[in-house]
Amino acid sequence: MAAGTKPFLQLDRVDKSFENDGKLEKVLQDITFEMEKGEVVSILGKSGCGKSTLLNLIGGFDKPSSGDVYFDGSIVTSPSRRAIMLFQDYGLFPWRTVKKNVELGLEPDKSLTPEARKKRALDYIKMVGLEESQNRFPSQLSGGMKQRVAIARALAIKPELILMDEPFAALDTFNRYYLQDELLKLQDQEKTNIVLVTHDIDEAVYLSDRVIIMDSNPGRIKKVVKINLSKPRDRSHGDFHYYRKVIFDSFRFAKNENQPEYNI
Ligand SMILES: Nc1ncnc2c1ncn2[C@@H]1O[C@H](COP(=O)(O)OP(=O)(O)OP(=O)(O)O)[C@@H](O)[C@H]1O
Repeated sequence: MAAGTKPFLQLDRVDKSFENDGKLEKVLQDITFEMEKGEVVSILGKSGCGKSTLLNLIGGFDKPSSGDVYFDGSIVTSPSRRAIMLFQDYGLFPWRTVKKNVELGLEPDKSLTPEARKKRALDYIKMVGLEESQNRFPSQLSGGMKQRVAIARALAIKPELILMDEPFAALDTFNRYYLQDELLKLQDQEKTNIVLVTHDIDEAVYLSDRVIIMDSNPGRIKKVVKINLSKPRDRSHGDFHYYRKVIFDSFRFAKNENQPEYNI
């Protein structure tokens, strides 16, 4: 980074504690990292290590107990349309159709005419392959389809930073691979920053410039792995497997040990 340039995103010695059953539980400890403009970073770690809490702090949905989060040089104190969170539970309105759910995210943007809003929404609905379902309500969609609507709604806003909490978890392998590629294309076009929480090591290596591996109790950064491979990446290439192994090894479940299930 050039001298004097502020990082796009910066976490400076962030701690977070919650009170549970009358006791203060430290969930995140001394989280410090920076992101440059246009980077994709994945966060990997065991269940409960504080990944979603970390996303909430970055998105301004919660405040650190100590330390600060800076977005584009300013301390984050509340959510902003420049940094959009893609929630695990999709966050769709049941009384709105697919089309209207995607348009909803664009309504606060007064620079868009109603026609431009409709067109932008439809472009992203097409991108996630739901053109034929645009007039359906969420209750008429599968889990994977709902997830695609949520992805379309977030991307249509064209935010500078997208925070994703396991965005592809409910999708079958082919839809997941397809949407991962679409996401990378858009990310490259718009130079959008992405922070992605995932349990899927393959996904982290495929999408990320860096992978942050977390330890638990309290959640803290154990290791940061820089993925030095050009995109789009080849999942079958030896270099890809090398990075998978580096990450596997850091979780200490390399082959011959009890290997938990993971997605490939
Ligand atoms: N609002 C809250 N109040 C109290 N405790 C909380 C709150 N939010 C999270 N926690 C606790 O913080 C810890 C980390 O939770 P978090 O959801 O961030 O983990 P995670 O790594 O995202 O887990 P998973 O992979 O299972 O989604 C858990 O012990 C959880 O119970």
